[in-house]
Amino acid sequence: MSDFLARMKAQAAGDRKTIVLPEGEDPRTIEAARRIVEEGLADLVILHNGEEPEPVEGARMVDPRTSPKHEAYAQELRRLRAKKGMTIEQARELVDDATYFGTMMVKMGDADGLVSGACHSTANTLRPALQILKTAPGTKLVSGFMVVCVPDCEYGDHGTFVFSDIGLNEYPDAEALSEIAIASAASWKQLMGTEPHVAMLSYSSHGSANSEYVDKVAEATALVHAKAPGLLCDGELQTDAALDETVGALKAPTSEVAGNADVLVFPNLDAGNIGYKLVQRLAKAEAYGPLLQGIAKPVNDLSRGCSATDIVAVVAITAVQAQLASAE
Ligand SMILES: CC(C)(COP(=O)(O)OP(=O)(O)OC[C@H]1O[C@@H](n2cnc3c(N)ncnc32)[C@H](O)[C@@H]1OP(=O)(O)O)[C@@H](O)C(=O)NCCC(=O)NCCS
Ligand SMILES: CC(=O)OP(=O)(O)O
Repeated sequence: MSDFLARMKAQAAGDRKTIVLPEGEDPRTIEAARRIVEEGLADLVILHNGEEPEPVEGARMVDPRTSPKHEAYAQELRRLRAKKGMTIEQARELVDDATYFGTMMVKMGDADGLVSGACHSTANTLRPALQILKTAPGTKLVSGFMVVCVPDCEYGDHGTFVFSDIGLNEYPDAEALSEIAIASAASWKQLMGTEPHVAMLSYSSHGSANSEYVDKVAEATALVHAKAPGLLCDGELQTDAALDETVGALKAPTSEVAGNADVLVFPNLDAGNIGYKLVQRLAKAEAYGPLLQGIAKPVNDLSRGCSATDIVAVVAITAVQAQLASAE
């Protein structure tokens, strides 16, 4: 287990939060729930839409369709989405769905956070959160990051990185990319407690190639400098220049980030999603997320390729995010 995860688990156990898991039909979720209860990481509510799963001692099992909260959640959902033309009948039908019901639990303060995505696509997991919880104050864009912990690695912070956006925004323009970079830096600071070194990744380093794609990353970097002047952020940089001191000194000699990057901002979702999965599988790295940044309350996604161990980890991280949010 990485030092990062050990720290998250210890912190989660120190002040238990209530986390909702809407995928009671998924065996990995049930296995993870048993371990979470055993390790005392969170109080759990497990939702299911069909046959009741095997009970998990110490966790609450709820079928949204028969829950006494169903009507209140439907009424509130209709109120929240009235401008979008939602009727009470539509709201009742949506609240039958475990992901919508779980998101309403978080909205109404009946849970502190939600983790889902082991057997649902990212779009299905995140749409209710985007529609119901909305962005955090002062934020325009929600994006997704992965905490990646590479074993026996001298790069980043002893092999620990934030990769973003790996889950949500498909082809961000320069403005959106700058928001993703600033949010990723804040996520690093929140979870790691140290100053981030943000690399805006490209196939070019400091003008070694020319194209509209390179220009977009350079423009996003300039926007970050304008919006967050104290932040250590540089681009455009190739991944080898961002990570390795020798290559960084060669390709981007004036850069304060080259050779030291720990927050890797990818130019689009193709690159980010492919990149994290390569590192996770080929380097046998721990990869936790997609974790959401910029959302009003803690909701986090999983890859459908996750293990029970990954779910335990994301629940611990979600609980820590909930602690930090309640301390604000
Ligand atoms: C996340 C995603 C589902 C949202 O798209 P969508 O379902 O088409 O949603 P819409 O554009 O209709 O937006 C739904 C709501 O979310 C909001 N929203 C969408 N993306 C947002 C973002 N990045 N930040 C903040 N709000 C966002 C919209 O403003 C809208 O709010 P409203 O209904 O109150 O007006 C979409 O961006 C997506 O599919 N991304 C790729 C996910 C993926 O496949 N990832 C790969 C695996 S990790
Ligand atoms: C994050 C991600 O890629 O999710 P999935 O593997 O479920 O598509």
